[in-house]
Amino acid sequence: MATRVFIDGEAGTTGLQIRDRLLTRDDIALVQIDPALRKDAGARRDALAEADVAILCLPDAAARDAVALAEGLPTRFIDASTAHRVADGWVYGFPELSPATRQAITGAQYVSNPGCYATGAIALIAPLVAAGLIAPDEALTINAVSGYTGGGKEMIAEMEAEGAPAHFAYGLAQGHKHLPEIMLRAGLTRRPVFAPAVGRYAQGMMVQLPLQLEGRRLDDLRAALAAHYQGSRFVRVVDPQPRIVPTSLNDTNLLDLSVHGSDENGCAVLVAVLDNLGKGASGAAVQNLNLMTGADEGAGL
Ligand SMILES: NC(=O)C1=CN([C@@H]2O[C@H](COP(=O)(O)OP(=O)(O)OC[C@H]3O[C@@H](n4cnc5c(N)ncnc54)[C@H](OP(=O)(O)O)[C@@H]3O)[C@@H](O)[C@H]2O)C=CC1
Ligand SMILES: CC(=O)N[C@@H](CCC(=O)OP(=O)(O)O)C(=O)O
Repeated sequence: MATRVFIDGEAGTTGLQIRDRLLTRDDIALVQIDPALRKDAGARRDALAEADVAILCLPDAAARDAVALAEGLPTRFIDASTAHRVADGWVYGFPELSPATRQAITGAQYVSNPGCYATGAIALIAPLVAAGLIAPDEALTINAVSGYTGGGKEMIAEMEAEGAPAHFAYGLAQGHKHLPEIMLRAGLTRRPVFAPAVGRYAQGMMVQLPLQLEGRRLDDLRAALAAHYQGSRFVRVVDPQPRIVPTSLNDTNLLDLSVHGSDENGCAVLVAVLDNLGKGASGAAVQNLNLMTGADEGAGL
């Protein structure tokens, strides 16, 4: 029997992309809600009750409401919002983090999808902390740029309007919502400095981690990442390139990691590239759905 999936927030940026990835699958049946009733608690409760799996593509408060609406039901959840990424009782939906994480996703009732920037940052930092190549209290800086779809419908309208800026930095007050999950999931005890930016292009993301090498060697960093992601279907450790383009993995569920720099000069920059709507959101949600339902992990991706 097909798995019944309700995408709560289906009309939004993330929801629409998930729908596109599931529409043609015969192992999935989408639970539909009258668009006029998409914010009606009763209609949403009925849809949540009918679904085997609900994928929440909502603002944080609405995501919390959806979970409360389904209290007592066996419905399984994948939450794309920030609401549950460091919450007890929720599995962090980054299967490449560890075999135990992948296993936990498979059987979980509550899975929280990682943040888009967090996906790139954690992918670079977590294996290096585990390998002893980054100390948990090392002073780290993370720089990043995202396409404007990362800000949802509101930012899309703003950045597609005449006179929008070509590029802007934001979140510099160091309160970005992805920092708690980056620290917890990468095993950091010291808060990194995080400097995100948005470019006037729709989708695609680059996350950079500059490092003073202080005795570490580029090959050791590269080898630790390669060992961690060996056999991974979606996370690749790739050779350094003279130019890195954040849109290069658009419409894929891939995440490319590369190590750049100079042993001689003692400086490195580690780079992650992903589609903020792919491995950063909708692709990751579908990958988690596949793991939760026993489908091929790459189905629809
Ligand atoms: N965009 C991205 O790159 C990523 C987004 N996310 C997360 O996914 C979630 C959705 O983001 P995104 O798709 O970008 O946002 P959008 O603003 O594009 O879409 C949000 C959708 O939720 C609907 N909605 C709002 N409140 C309610 C409610 N109370 N009940 C039902 N539906 C409601 C909106 O309705 P309406 O159509 O009326 O506005 C809209 O369709 C967020 O939590 C975000 O953090 C995660 C990773 C990346
Ligand atoms: C460009 C932009 O505004 N990006 C968002 C992050 C993306 C998002 O809201 O969703 P996730 O937290 O699930 O990744 C922000 O910085 O708040």
